[in-house]
Amino acid sequence: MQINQIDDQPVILIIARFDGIHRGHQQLINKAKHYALSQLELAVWDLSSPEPILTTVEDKLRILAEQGVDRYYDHSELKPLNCKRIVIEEDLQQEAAGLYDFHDIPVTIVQQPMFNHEMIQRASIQTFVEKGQIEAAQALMDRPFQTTGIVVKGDALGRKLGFPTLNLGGIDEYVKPKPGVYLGVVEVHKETPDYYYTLISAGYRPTVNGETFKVEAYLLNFSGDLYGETVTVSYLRHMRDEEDFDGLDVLVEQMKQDERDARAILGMPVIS
Ligand SMILES: Cc1cc2nc3c(=O)[nH]c(=O)nc-3n(C[C@H](O)[C@H](O)[C@H](O)COP(=O)(O)O)c2cc1C
Ligand SMILES: Nc1ncnc2c1ncn2[C@@H]1O[C@H](COP(=O)(O)OP(=O)(O)O)[C@@H](O)[C@H]1O
Repeated sequence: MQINQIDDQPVILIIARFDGIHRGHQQLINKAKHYALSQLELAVWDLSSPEPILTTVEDKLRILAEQGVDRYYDHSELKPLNCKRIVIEEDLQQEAAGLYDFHDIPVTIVQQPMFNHEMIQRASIQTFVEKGQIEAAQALMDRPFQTTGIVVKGDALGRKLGFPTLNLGGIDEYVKPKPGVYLGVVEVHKETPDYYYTLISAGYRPTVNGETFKVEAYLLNFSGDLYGETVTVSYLRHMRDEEDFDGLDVLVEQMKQDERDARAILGMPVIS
């Protein structure tokens, strides 16, 4: 993927706010592909500047590349490109025309698709994530809500409780899911990535008087050291809300129940 590359290469330029890459973006990319003759490259111009974010730039570039995009531009003001056609979301036309002169360039306007009678928008996806409706967010995006971070040290309590949990660092800029326990998948980044089913605890850990929002993952069927590794945590299913338990024993009993519930959902053998 070329980033902010200015040259003579003929391109089809897709203009949208690329955050929480969702079905609407896929629709734009698919439309653009109709026009993409062999010598044309697919470029996206990202007008998003939301905070907090659903997708980091690294995740965004990876997903867009997987979808066949060759070039990514993040300038608010774009320098002249050898642009053969513009493919743009209906409601961004005015804003984009104020930033880029596409006078003589043919424009394809794409209407945003609806889902369950509602417009597919990043704001709706954010609301679903914040309400813990992680499955609904996934339905709009056509992929799970996920956060990528680095495994950092926590309070070393997890191991003592019998539930070692990797702590995800560097995730402050992401939308925060509703505090609770989720079933998901952890991808450990490397040339051939490893994937594990996982229980995710996202929240403030009131039982141990936690203060800051943390995302921790207890991997099912794993033992080993993951400190310093880059991991992507994908949220698949909301299991329950976070609770303020009366002591660690009650918390541990509930964690055991969470693991039984997760294994039952996944059809995995129960470990006593
Ligand atoms: C499956 C699971 C469920 C959890 N549920 C709660 C909860 O409901 N309330 C809470 O305060 N902490 C909950 N936690 C977080 C624990 O308090 C936390 O993992 C423990 O304090 C260890 O922290 P450490 O990894 O920083 O050592 C949960 C953790 C896991 C893995
Ligand atoms: N099943 C597992 N799930 C998550 N982390 C594990 C697991 N087994 C071993 N680990 C390792 O243990 C660490 C978490 O241990 P924990 O006692 O919770 O300490 P801390 O919270 O201080 O990091 C993880 O960062 C990882 O390196």
